[in-house]
Amino acid sequence: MRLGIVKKQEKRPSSHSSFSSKRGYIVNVTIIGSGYVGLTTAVALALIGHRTRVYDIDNAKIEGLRVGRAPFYEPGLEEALQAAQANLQFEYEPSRAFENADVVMIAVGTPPTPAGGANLGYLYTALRDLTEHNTNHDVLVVTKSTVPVGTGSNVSAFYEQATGRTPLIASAPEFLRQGRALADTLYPERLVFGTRDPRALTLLRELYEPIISQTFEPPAYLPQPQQRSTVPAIECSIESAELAKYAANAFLATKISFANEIANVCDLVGGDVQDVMAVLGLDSRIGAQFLQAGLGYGGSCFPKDTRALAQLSNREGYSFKLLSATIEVNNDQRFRVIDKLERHFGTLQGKDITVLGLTFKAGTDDLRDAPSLDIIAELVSRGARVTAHDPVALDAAGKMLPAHVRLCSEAQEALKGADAALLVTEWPEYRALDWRAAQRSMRHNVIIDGRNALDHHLLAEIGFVYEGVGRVGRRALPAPTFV
Ligand SMILES: NC(=O)c1ccc[n+]([C@@H]2O[C@H](COP(=O)([O-])OP(=O)(O)OC[C@H]3O[C@@H](n4cnc5c(N)ncnc54)[C@H](O)[C@@H]3O)[C@@H](O)[C@H]2O)c1
Ligand SMILES: O=c1ccn([C@@H]2O[C@H](COP(=O)(O)OP(=O)(O)O[C@H]3O[C@H](CO)[C@@H](O)[C@H](O)[C@H]3O)[C@@H](O)[C@H]2O)c(=O)[nH]1
Repeated sequence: MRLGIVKKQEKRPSSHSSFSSKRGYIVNVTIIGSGYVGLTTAVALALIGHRTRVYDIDNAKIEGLRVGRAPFYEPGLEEALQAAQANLQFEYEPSRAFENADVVMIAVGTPPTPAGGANLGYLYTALRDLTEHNTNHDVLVVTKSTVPVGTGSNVSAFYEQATGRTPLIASAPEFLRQGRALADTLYPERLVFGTRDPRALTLLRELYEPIISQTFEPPAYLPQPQQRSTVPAIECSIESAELAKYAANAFLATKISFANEIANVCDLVGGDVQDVMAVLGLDSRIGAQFLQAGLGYGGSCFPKDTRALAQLSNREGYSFKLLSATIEVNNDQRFRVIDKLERHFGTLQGKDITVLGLTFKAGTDDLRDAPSLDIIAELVSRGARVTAHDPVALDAAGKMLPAHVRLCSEAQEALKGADAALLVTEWPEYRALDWRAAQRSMRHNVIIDGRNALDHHLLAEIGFVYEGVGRVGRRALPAPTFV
């Protein structure tokens, strides 16, 4: 099967008369929310042949999407929008959003509340739109947003109260990473179908069939799949699916905080955390991913979801100690690079510091919970003059950073006259930078590599004073005593 040109059997009848369907039907899907998850899911489903409509309350986003403009930076997305356009529609009128839909997927944001829980306000507004405007036929309602355990049954109760009918409900949490969103959606490691209703399971299996069987041609503009085998789809209760999403993010966050704690020990006793983690990573029981030490995790998911799981556990009277420690380590980690910087100069008062990278990781323009924002605020509060560079997020950052932070569109230019460079995001172009030229133009030659992403041998050879995170340990142990 070729993506975008999918031969299918006859179109599924859009009446809700039966949820039993045959393989190969085209499903009519409406996705609520055109953010990372909503839009990526929509494009992927359209690429594999389903008729997909994206509904968002943000008119400007929808108008942009209608002319092929992606609302955020994501590799391959514009090409995919183009390739899938015959199967894609964009809508901001709720009265038209759910026409003929067999499946409605909710992919709106669930941002943190001040107490750390998940704000479900967008989700219930979306449900209200669905129940008010979709009065003549029932649909399968699938929650893709990350939501606390119990939300599925509340969604069911809400729907029943609003329509007088018992809905079909499922939870299908999303595991995509920004920067690899489409590839993760088309070649996932697993799918989760949280529902015990056989009709809902049939429809979900039908919807995801090409992905489960991997029977389509990988688009050339995306990273190619490592290997293509059948994708396991785990069928479980709605509650298990909801909890699995939080558990996965909490576990990955814990791996990162563990690596950061080992790095902090390396800084004290000697040792290179990259080598230590390489040893751990080759143990298949541990696995090599998410052991990259640095200045900790940010983004719209790990910080919010770890707090939400901790809050959920606390609410039920259980103190999730391991998760609390993961969060505490992460909160401290981003400031450790500033302490390192300060140790080089005694004080940061009046020092010119160039921050390289602002997004929460490379490959995205997202600044949500980006460590750079806290780091720059702290540098400023310690009296430093800050210049910042980022290859994709300068405009957005300009609206979020203190006015006196100088933004520079060229990394080399940003380093001119700096006392020190602080690498915050591991954009590949920083490793490839002409560091000899940078060294000539900087006032002092200190580099703090917050992501262990630079070639420290080369930098030392050029004459930089380089410090990573747990990378070049200081021996701080007391002298041995021999008895
Ligand atoms: N961003 C990720 O990488 C990622 C990955 C997996 C899961 N998630 C989860 O998926 C959910 C969505 O995250 P996101 O990053 O895609 O969100 P986002 O904030 O990027 O986008 C949400 C979109 O929903 C729209 N919206 C809000 N209320 C609406 C309504 N009532 N009707 C229609 N549209 C509405 C907004 O205008 C916005 O365009 C969250 O629960 C998040 O935790 C995110
Ligand atoms: O070894 C590592 C790996 C990641 N990070 C940091 O962790 C954060 C999150 O990175 P990543 O997981 O790649 O980004 P997200 O796009 O936020 O994806 C996470 O959050 C999504 C939203 O829930 C999930 O769907 C994904 O599976 C999960 O990986 C970033 O700040 C990274 O710099 C590290 O510090 N060390």
